[in-house]
Amino acid sequence: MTSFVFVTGNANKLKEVKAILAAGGSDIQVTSQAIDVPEVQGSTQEVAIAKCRAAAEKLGTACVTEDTALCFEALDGLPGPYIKDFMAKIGHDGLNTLLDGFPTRAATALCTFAYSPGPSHDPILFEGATQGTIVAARGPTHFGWDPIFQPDEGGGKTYAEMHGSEKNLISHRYRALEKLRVYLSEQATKA
Ligand SMILES: O=P(O)(O)OP(=O)(O)OP(=O)(O)OC[C@H]1O[C@@H](n2cnc3c(O)ncnc32)[C@H](O)[C@@H]1O
Ligand SMILES: [Mg+2]
Repeated sequence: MTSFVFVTGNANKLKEVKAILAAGGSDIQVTSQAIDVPEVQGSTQEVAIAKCRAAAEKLGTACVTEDTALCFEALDGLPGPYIKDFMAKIGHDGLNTLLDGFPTRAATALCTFAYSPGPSHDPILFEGATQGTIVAARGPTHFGWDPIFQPDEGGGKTYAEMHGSEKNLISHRYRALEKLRVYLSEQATKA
């Protein structure tokens, strides 16, 4: 059996991670720690590496962190890793308005899990992406930008309009977590 400490302050992320692993029949045990670590500016990979490294130093043990970016094609990938601030300041309507006048509303939801084997080790990254379109908000507003992201594979529904189990079959988080799961299983077999 494998386990990991998931460093996140986001209860929705934790819930989805546990649901995705359970739906796949995985025996990986997840515990969570909501510690505050600085999130640097840079590419999604630089942000993910710095956050995981800082979390492992602070915890003094192996851990997993996760960063989610929402990348607009028309804006060359922005807001990307800065989506949390954009959401807080301009919200669903503002994110839609931002794209007015551009020829495309295409967007990529990008999830990056980072695994650190412990302090002073280089974190390893696992990325998952889902393509979609930015639309006027539809569906419940429980989780971030779910109401304005309509995945190409979602049958016309936004993430928010999907049942959790439906989102978790095609989501950026599912795709990245699947790579981490395979990696941890391989490590457990070697040990
Ligand atoms: O403690 P951490 O794990 O960092 O949690 P966070 O909420 O700060 O998360 P991020 O730094 O990765 O910022 C990503 C932003 O995107 C939102 N978000 C993340 N995953 C999402 C998803 O699957 N659907 C909708 N919004 C999501 C989240 O609420 C944040 O506003
Ligand atoms: Mg964060």
